[in-house]
Amino acid sequence: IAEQARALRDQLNQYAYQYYVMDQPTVPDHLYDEQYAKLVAIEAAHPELITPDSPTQRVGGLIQEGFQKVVHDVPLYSLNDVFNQEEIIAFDQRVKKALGDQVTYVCELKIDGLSISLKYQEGRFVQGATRGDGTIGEDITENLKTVRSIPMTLKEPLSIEVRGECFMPKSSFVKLNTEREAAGLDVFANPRNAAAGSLRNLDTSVTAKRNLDTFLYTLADFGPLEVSDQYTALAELQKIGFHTNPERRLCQNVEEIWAYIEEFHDKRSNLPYEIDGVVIKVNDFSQQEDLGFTIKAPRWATAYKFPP
Ligand SMILES: COc1nc2nc(N)nc(N)c2nc1C
Repeated sequence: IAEQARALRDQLNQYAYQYYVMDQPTVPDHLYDEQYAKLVAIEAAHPELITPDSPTQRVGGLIQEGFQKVVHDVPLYSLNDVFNQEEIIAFDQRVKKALGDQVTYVCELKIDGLSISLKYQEGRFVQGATRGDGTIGEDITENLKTVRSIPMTLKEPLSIEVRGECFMPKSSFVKLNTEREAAGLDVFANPRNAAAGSLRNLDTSVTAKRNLDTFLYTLADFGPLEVSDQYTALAELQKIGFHTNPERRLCQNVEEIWAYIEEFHDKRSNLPYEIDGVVIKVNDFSQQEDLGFTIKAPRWATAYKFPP
């Protein structure tokens, strides 16, 4: 029976990886539901077989008194913003003045959500925290366990720390506000506020019902991973179990960066999540190290913000 539970757990977690991380559902919902019901029945009869990474634990139910503070081993820095093409040209010139002309950039969408940091030990999710002031955040581990796209176990037994964004898809935001309005409750102003309110809720069963999602984009502590650039790091993050944003693109120069910005300025209203800009990064990690940081932000990245 323990073998049956483990087999069902692994199968259901693989379905979830395909659905939430690879955005490629492999089984119809009813088949997932049937196997899920079998696991619920086994765990009800044999609670000692319940494991932290069982899909049945995603529904939350813990009521917390408050959130502990977490000191980030690696501070979560912020980005310098730019607002037009001239400033991007200036960014590119500063970078090339320091590194020479052989620089490739990677462009990523800037998701309008909540920054989170996730820690894993030997492949197991051990702690999740908000950005806070960049040095001290709030421990929201229990809430993050209910976010389906956050893996409880990685595909490899890695001890790493990753950073990214937790957000509420537009469709979930509309559904939630419709329900709240019908219930005479205050509505959320925007998906970012809804995500923040859902994640930092002391009742994790509330978080579990809010259909939050994630896009991870930074390896803060690589552990044993040998990755030399950002574009490869994003592929690696996906391979080991994290949801990454598929719209990333390598750009050789300002023209390609600006083309990406214009493309997603036009596509913005049709994306299933809100974005407030584009993040441009020097792709190569050794070049990032050469450029380093100012007091608060990397010299090797900038955030282009769309006009309001
Ligand atoms: C390198 O540091 C960062 N990278 C980022 N990348 C994306 N896609 N979105 C962000 N919001 C973001 N924020 C920071 C501080």
